[in-house]
Amino acid sequence: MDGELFPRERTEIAPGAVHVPDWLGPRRQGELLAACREWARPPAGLRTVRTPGGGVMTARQVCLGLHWYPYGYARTAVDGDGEPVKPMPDWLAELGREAVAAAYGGPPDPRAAAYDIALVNFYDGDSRMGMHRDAEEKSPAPVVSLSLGDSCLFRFGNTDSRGRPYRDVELRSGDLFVFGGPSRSAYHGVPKVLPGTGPRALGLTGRLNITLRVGGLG
Ligand SMILES: O=C(O)CCC(=O)C(=O)O
Ligand SMILES: [Fe+2]
Repeated sequence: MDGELFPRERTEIAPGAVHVPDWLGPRRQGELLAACREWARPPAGLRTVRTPGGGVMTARQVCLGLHWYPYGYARTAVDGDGEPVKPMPDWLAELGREAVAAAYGGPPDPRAAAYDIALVNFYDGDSRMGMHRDAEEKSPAPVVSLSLGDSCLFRFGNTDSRGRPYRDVELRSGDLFVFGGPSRSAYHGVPKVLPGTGPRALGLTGRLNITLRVGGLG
């Protein structure tokens, strides 16, 4: 980022949990944002997610490949308009593979299962996401997270509880975060979005997060 006094460096936040700042350049961020805008459209577009306990998620969401809902996966937007979920594009699955290689080092593993699920979360200035685990997948493959637009505080915790110990990481537009191995089932969340911090040239008000997962769901 312009004006940075010290470059932000790749950091292992916990075993198997790696933050790679500025992984996506401005052009790829723009392309990903344009794709997100298409995916957000109906049918099976952006929706508000309600939890069984009566809660409402403040981040709105659209899914690709399989439709996540609290708490499972379906082939249709069962808690939305009921339409078939949009397919997971090959290029996005490939981006997931490249992201894992970038985070952990070394070339992509040709035997690794393909990323077949994407969740796109849209956060406005007041949105947040409570501490949770990504637990509806059967595959142990790492979760890949890409951020666009406004920065946020991302809280990465432990596998036992929603509480401490955790580490807070600022995720900015273009940043990659991968969590796998011993951190695959760690609690994590977004306590805060930092409005107005995104790159102006991207043209996004708010924050988008794209998480890529391998379902292993057959
Ligand atoms: O927005 C983020 O950075 C995290 C999203 C997330 O944890 C999820 O969709 O499961
Ligand atoms: Fe998550």
